[in-house]
Amino acid sequence: MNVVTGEEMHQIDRYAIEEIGLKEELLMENAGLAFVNCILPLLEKKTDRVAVLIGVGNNGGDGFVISRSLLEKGYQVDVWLIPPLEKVKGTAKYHMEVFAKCGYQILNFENFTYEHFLEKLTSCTYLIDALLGTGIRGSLRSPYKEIIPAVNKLDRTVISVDLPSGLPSSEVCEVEEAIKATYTVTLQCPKLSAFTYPAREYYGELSVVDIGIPRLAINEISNERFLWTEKDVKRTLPVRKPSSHKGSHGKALIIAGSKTMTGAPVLTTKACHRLGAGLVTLAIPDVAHEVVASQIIEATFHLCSSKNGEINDTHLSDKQLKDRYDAIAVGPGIGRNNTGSFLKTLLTDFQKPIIIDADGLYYLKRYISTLRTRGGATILTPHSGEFAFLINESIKTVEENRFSLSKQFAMQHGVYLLLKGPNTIVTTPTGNQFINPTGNSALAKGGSGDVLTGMVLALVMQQQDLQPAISNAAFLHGKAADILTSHGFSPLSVLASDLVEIMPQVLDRF
Ligand SMILES: NC(=O)C1=CN([C@@H]2O[C@H](COP(=O)(O)OP(=O)(O)OC[C@H]3O[C@@H](n4cnc5c(N)ncnc54)[C@H](O)[C@@H]3O)[C@@H](O)[C@H]2O)[C@@H](O)CC1
Ligand SMILES: [K+]
Repeated sequence: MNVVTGEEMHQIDRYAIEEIGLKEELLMENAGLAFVNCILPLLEKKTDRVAVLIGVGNNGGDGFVISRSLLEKGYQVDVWLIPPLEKVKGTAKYHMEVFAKCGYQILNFENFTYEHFLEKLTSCTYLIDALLGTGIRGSLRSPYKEIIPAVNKLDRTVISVDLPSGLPSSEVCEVEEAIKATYTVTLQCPKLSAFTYPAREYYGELSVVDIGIPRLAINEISNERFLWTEKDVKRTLPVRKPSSHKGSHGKALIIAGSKTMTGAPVLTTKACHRLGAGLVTLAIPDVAHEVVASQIIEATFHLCSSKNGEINDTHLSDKQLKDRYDAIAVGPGIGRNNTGSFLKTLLTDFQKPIIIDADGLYYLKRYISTLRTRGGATILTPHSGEFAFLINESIKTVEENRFSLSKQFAMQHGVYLLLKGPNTIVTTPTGNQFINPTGNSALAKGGSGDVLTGMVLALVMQQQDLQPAISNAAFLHGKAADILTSHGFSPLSVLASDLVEIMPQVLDRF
């Protein structure tokens, strides 16, 4: 599913109308009807009053179709037009006239005192927000500037059309004032702000409805940002052949752990096994072997020499790097006290996929110029702090520009970048971006990243195409957290090891 900015959505609409010949009136009719179909299960009783708040643009035009459709179905609807009648133009005006010709009444905000308007809204159970859509520019102006915070104070169920009024639809972090929706029904394509924070928090529960814009129009304008959905996972997750053997599912090497960080290698290794890796070798510093080995029975071990309790030299021969492993993950719990020069050797000598996480990313900064010339694919899995360190920016800057900065970095260095966070983004070396919809705050905990690294490693070895492998790992990782929190676990108490334990049930759903 394509994710677009408001500007891209306007161009898509234009393409559908001007190049394909669909009428804007028809698209607006489709939008209003699709919206109503989507919200009907939410409206409990026909006696509950609904107020539809209609703004000056086409979002308001949708509001007229919605109002007409609800009235035709027998709902009690107050239809509030906020701008003066004569300000409504074009297709919105057409649908306003159709609405009026059906014999329905429009309440004009202009003709009421502000107190009376609010009083009437208070008598409604549901408020439908068709004030502003993707056409908003700059800070809110009157009367929206006053109406929007007042609506938020009413504490009603608010359902926004396309996006909560006042929100930008692009990658913008700051929100001055916007409707705090309970639900948002987005038209045709999710808008980018639905995956940036704090904007996401204004959307409430998000649904997407098809309004009949042809795929061609969407792909012609914006074909680089997608939501990775459950359907995509089901379509792309590898299926094990009955005739397969352990060698068919990949021979993984995990380079992880140190004397003081013995949990990370355990989590990464177990997660890698749980996602179907055929064989896993864990390379750890000799000083950590005894503790780690006592917790893992499925892997084999490769001992590295240590200094300061951390890996100093992996002692992996050229031949081992050339022939023995199908992919490597390096970084969880390796510490930062040595030179990390072994990472440079891996990057130049290993010609297959390498996943770099955690402290591996710390060392990577020293050798970042080697990425462009690597023989195999490189997959980096930073959180905002690690990414900020890699690109010499503040965490705030990263969080405000997650999409643009990841794209820039992935294309510049020719890597797959999995930027963790709410709505993890996977960016390919060509700059395509895939947004992960699963996961919750339970994942904001030490160890959950180590689990993800093991999952990415396992799937990368079992799928030809790397992007689906990486996106599937992020999806299943988030899904594990979602299943736990919907089955009695508080987000506070989910452990990284719980994610590994529940993986059989997660996979069972796919
Ligand atoms: N064009 C199309 O083909 C379709 C558009 N649709 C709807 O149309 C919407 C976009 O329509 P528009 O482009 O008319 O945009 P809006 O409905 O967001 O309205 C924009 C208008 O609001 C006013 N405005 C802008 N910024 C403001 C601010 N900061 N404070 C106060 N007023 C402000 C201006 O008068 C501007 O012209 C979408 O969100 C969607 O709901 C749907 O009907 C489906 C089809
Ligand atoms: K809206």
